[in-house]
Amino acid sequence: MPSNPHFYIILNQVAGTGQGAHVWPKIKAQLNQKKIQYDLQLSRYAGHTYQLAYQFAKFKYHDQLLLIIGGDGTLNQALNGLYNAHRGDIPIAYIPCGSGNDFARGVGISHDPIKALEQILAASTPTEIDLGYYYDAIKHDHGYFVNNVGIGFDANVVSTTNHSRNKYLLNRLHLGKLAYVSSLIKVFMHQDAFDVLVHAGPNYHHFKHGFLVTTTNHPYFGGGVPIMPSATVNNHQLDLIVIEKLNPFFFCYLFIMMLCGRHTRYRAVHHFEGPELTVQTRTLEFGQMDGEELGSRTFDVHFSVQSQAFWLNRE
Ligand SMILES: Nc1ncnc2c1ncn2[C@@H]1O[C@H](COP(=O)(O)OP(=O)(O)OP(=O)(O)O)[C@@H](O)[C@H]1O
Repeated sequence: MPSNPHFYIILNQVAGTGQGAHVWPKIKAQLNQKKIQYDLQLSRYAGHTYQLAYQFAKFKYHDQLLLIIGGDGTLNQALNGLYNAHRGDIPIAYIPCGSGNDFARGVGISHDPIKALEQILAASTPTEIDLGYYYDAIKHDHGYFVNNVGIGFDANVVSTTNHSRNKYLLNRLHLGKLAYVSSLIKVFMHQDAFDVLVHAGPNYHHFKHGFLVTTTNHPYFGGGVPIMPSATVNNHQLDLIVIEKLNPFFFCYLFIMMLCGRHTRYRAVHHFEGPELTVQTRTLEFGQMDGEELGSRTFDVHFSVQSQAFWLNRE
């Protein structure tokens, strides 16, 4: 980090149901106190962060450092903006203020915005961290992800919650997690098992009763649930978890085990690891990437690992 950094800040005020707006005055006060220069850009609509990051990469990078303030979705959009401008080499500074903050949890960025800022300012050189990349051969779309890409159950929960009438009300009452719990139950009742073909290393694995199929860059999804406790952003590998459809009782039991990170030893849970992985489905299934909806579709997705530099002095 230069001794007198000049930040180009992209702030998502609505991240974390308004946490973005809440934390900004505290960060601003710190920046002013430390006499650190910055330009502030507000993300004004869904998808705006992508455009701001793209423009930054094209026109502004030479004299400013990119600082993202928002949740996982905001960070995801910023990264995709940089990469689509062919400037994946630009280091990112990140202060989390989303609802889930799984990336921050996974890499050791403090949830306290002032401490996260200190971690950034204390970094003498950028740290390389793994990043996932997916390419879908059916839709020919692609993208970079910091957390995970989910097909099936978790993606259906994200979609159901986003479209639930209760979400807005519960969020306003700071009971957003309740919206997820109610979707979790609803989706469990309605999500059918589906056919999944996994290609990992030299082998193919066929599952007739796939239910949750998640490729992850680090241990967490869904706001701190350790879907794969051994995953790390430092090994240039992605982890793929396939959980088969279970009866409701065992599912509840497995879910509790999952909250403690002890689910991976059960027969219904399959784990693959590698720098490249492929997942194919035949039926229409929901997809999510870093909590952003990919829609309901069939998948033929190839995953690989990239590296991304972050200004970060890890906790
Ligand atoms: N001004 C805005 N108005 C409405 N939506 C916005 C605006 N700016 C960004 N967004 C959208 O807000 C969404 C949520 O952002 P983000 O994922 O960062 O927060 P979050 O969901 O609370 O956090 P997390 O993903 O960590 O749980 C993103 O899809 C983004 O496109």
